[in-house]
Amino acid sequence: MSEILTIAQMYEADKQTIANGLPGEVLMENAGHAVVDAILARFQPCSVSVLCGPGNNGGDGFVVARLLRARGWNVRLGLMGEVAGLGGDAALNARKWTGATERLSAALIVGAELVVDCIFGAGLARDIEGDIADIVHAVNDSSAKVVAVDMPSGVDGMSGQVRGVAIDADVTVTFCRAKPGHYLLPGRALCGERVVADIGIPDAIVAALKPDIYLNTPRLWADHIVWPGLAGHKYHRGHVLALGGAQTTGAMRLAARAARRAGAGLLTVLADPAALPLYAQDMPGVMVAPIARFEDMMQDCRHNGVIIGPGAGIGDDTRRRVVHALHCARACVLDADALTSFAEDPSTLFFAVQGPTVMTPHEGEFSRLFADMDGDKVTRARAAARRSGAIIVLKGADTVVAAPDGRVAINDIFAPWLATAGSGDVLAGIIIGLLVQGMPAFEATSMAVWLHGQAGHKFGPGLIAEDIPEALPALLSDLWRAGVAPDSSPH
Ligand SMILES: NC(=O)C1=CN([C@@H]2O[C@H](COP(=O)(O)OP(=O)(O)OC[C@H]3O[C@@H](n4cnc5c(N)ncnc54)[C@H](OP(=O)(O)O)[C@@H]3O)[C@@H](O)[C@H]2O)[C@@H](O)CC1
Ligand SMILES: [K+]
Repeated sequence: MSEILTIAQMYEADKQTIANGLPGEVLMENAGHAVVDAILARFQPCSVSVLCGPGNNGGDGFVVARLLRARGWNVRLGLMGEVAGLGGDAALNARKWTGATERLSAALIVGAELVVDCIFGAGLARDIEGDIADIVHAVNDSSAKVVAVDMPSGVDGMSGQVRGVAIDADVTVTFCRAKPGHYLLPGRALCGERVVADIGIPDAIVAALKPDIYLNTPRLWADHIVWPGLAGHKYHRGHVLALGGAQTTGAMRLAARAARRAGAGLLTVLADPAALPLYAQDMPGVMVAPIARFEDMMQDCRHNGVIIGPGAGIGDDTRRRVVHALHCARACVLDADALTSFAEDPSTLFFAVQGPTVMTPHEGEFSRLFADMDGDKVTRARAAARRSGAIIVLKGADTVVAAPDGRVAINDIFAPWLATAGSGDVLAGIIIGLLVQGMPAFEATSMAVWLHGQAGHKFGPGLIAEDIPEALPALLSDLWRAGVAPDSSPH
């Protein structure tokens, strides 16, 4: 299950499931059971405090408290507000709770070994303040383990942002499908271990909602990988034109190596004649040509992909070459200087986009091109993709890939080692390497981001950008051997 549901889709799925005949009471009971199963799998019987808010997240808490107490656990429960103020299934489960209902306060944390956070879930509507903020601080300052129900209270389910303060959980149990806030930072870090539990919402109801946000896993793109065929030759695997810098040559050398490791059949570096020996000596497998030949070479449609940006320099030359490459409607990857060169006039860039185009800004480059966009990372990347007509890779520890048609992939990998010079150049290279082999742009870009993340994660401490292309053969072999591609049989 790699779909991610928005909060609105989740409410809709609940509503339709109930309309289909599965009562809300059963959904809440199933949710409580799922949380208890997660607790039983991780913790021994201990003193538990269940913190309940005024909505259905609190209702889940009453179920959890009842089920744990039935197993002989020592359970205290605190409620924000009055039992009389609860409605619907939460009120029903409050009536089934036979223990004391205390006032929600920091006193509940004293002596608790486990805290179950059911203050706010999907319905968090504003910043947490006052007494509730004090309780959140008390939980975070205590040594108790914390299991959050649906979302850690205070984490916005859509953006992953903290609304005032937020619970820092060890485990978060959510229902049916994950929400963006489980994967976007800082929400991802505050969730701790994430568990997605089935509570009886049919897959068909989820599918009918047409989710278009996905977790970036091979399931999203493996069927689209273009593996070389038995009778294939290098021209079938694409020919990249890499527009290298005159002075800063390292960036494009890294990108070129990555493109070739990702499977591009041929790669020609075009650069200032004085710099060409540097490229040629470093990489015997690439061809080199003077940058003045770029427009000529673009007339040959076998040159089916262009990467421009790493080390390119900011200014008119770069702008002109980018616009030319885009007008030729070849696969284009635009990074770094190729993006910053349009900071004063982004609409010229967007207007030129024709073929499969990928832009890979970090937050600084993004805000130069899309200065007026705000909101969470998914919203911004999606809006930028729509406006530009390009696939947008909004980089970071929670990289988001967005397509102009609205599809979004969120990366979920622990690879802080990737924050190193040249790492972004390598990513841009992997993307063009996959694009020229004929993979569709959204899938190729998502796969490249995944490979890059996996390379960083597996290599671990000590990683430098040069290591990333060298990690690709093993990762690609694993994908190929796993048979995730339909015709990947080596026989
Ligand atoms: N059938 C289903 O739907 C199922 C749902 N399930 C569960 O329901 C949860 C969603 O329930 P929910 O919609 O009641 O929202 P919830 O998170 O409990 O909070 C709403 C309450 O909090 C209040 N409030 C909000 N922010 C606040 C703030 N900063 N400071 C103070 N108050 C604030 C808000 O007040 P209001 O804005 O109305 O004034 C309202 O009273 C979902 O996460 C899952 O756990 C499962 O049981 C599976 C079946
Ligand atoms: K919660």
